[in-house]
Amino acid sequence: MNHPLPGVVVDVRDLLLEIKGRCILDVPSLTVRHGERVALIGPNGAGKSSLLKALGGFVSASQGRIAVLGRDVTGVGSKAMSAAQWRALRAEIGQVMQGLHLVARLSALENVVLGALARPGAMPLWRSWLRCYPESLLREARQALSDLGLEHRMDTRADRLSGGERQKVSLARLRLQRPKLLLADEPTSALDPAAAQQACDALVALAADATLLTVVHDTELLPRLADRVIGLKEGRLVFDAPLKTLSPDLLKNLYETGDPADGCHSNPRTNLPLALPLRPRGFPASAGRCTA
Ligand SMILES: Nc1ncnc2c1ncn2[C@@H]1O[C@H](COP(=O)(O)OP(=O)(O)OP(=O)(O)O)[C@@H](O)[C@H]1O
Repeated sequence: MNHPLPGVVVDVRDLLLEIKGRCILDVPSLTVRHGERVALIGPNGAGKSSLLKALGGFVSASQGRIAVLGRDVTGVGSKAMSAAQWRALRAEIGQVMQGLHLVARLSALENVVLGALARPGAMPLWRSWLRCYPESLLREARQALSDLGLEHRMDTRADRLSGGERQKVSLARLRLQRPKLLLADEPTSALDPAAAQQACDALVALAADATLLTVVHDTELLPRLADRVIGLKEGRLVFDAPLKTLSPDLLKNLYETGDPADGCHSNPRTNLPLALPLRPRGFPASAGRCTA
């Protein structure tokens, strides 16, 4: 995109994302401005992770346009951006995704230091090959881990950490990366309640001079994480509201599972079957499914 709107970090127009013949996302318009803290909420299968993946340039849109930090990320692998441009963009996007992407054989501390590779000039690549890290970055990484209560696990290999500890390491790594946009997919899913609150505060602090989009399942964490909340259901935005206007009814409607018999419907724009929320427990897997 040649002329990004000033202050606009995410600009989505007429996005359709289809996977295996199903319409996973249908977003006519979504704009996120610099400094906003946005939570994506909705039932399982609503398309929250898919939206974050599309913004991160990890899945291609079938139609429409996605601009992130002024660059067109609509077509992954398309010629819109060179490999070098993708690398530069990804350095500006901090991701806490469900896979976490830690280097298994490296210690927690080293994984955090590697976040600095994304910052131009902070650490030459050869230092990571030789595992010879600048003392200033090691200090910063130790502090980031300590602030998340992981001072006793710094030297532990990533693959020997618990799920919650790995989640904290990936958050600490963002502090060394200093991204302009943070995309966090359930960043507290493996954390106990106290640690979840600590992680939310850490994320918001990281996003002080950035923009934050977080997938949130525990709606009690919303006040800590967001000032704007977007509800997604069956791949569509059902509301986009300031946190302070969120009502229990709005949340109830969002998470309510409709009558499965009504569930077999398609997107009126595309006629593709919609990705439906998970069936209630015990409901036959095939029931309510759509066929193309
Ligand atoms: N690689 C894939 N292949 C087929 N279907 C997929 C794929 N990835 C996602 N989907 C489908 O897309 C829909 C949206 O999935 P997504 O993971 O984005 O939902 P979500 O809102 O993040 O769910 P959850 O809260 O359970 O993590 C689901 O119906 C899912 O089955």
